[in-house]
Amino acid sequence: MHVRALILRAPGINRDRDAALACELAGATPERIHINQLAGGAVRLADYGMLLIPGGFSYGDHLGAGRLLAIDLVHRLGEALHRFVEDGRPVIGICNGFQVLVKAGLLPGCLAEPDCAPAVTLTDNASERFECRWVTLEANPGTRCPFARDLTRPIEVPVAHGEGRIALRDEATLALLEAQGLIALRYTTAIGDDQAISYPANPNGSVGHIAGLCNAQGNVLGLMPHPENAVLPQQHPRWTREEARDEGDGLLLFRNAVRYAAAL
Ligand SMILES: NC(=O)CC[C@H](N)C(=O)O
Repeated sequence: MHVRALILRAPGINRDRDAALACELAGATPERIHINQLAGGAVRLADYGMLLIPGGFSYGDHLGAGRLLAIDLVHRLGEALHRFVEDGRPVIGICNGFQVLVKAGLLPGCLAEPDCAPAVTLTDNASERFECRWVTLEANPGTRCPFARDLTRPIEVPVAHGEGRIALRDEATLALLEAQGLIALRYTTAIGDDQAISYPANPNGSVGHIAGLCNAQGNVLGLMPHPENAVLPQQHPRWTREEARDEGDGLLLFRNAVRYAAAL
């Protein structure tokens, strides 16, 4: 089935065109849709095969990055969104979009706790600065997210964020995330570097070097890095100095997600 991808727009979201290009190169038909078009009923989420919440500075990062857009989404579109997720359709939140999914309680989800209190959050980088650099990511082989799991090699993608550090309520949460396969992606050292990982390979100080999480169903993925900005060979910082590539590494993730959505 052909995949229509809804790229969510909202005040302060600024990587929607990049996300649209990535979806298009991956074989989907992207449509950039403002949250008000969905809330007003002019467009229905249910008519799409996948949802992308792009990066940016939604609502100026007020009250914490992603917080206000999360509240807006839950209040105006909560039901449609929950149905979309329950249907198993892919939802990808990138950077600010990841922050939105976490603050909305969609990621990592309930962790099977009786009170379902959020045990995971994203907060200020350990460096206390905005981090804008290229990093290397690897999939957690035990993740429940099929489009992350199918990344069979480390990939190079950029990050650009101030609040990307994953913090957990306690150590038991890390064990739970691991045991339930909710850790999708991790920062790793540069390809060919066998040093132990630390800053800046882990750009924000995330516990367990976590770069991306998924839900228990595996169809909702959030990640801090920007795979949509690593889809063309020329986007790589060393593209003139290294052997020519056919495409950027980030495209793998989009292709996996589009293929998954097409098979539903
Ligand atoms: N590139 C982004 O999406 C940035 C997210 C958010 N505004 C932050 O600084 O953490």
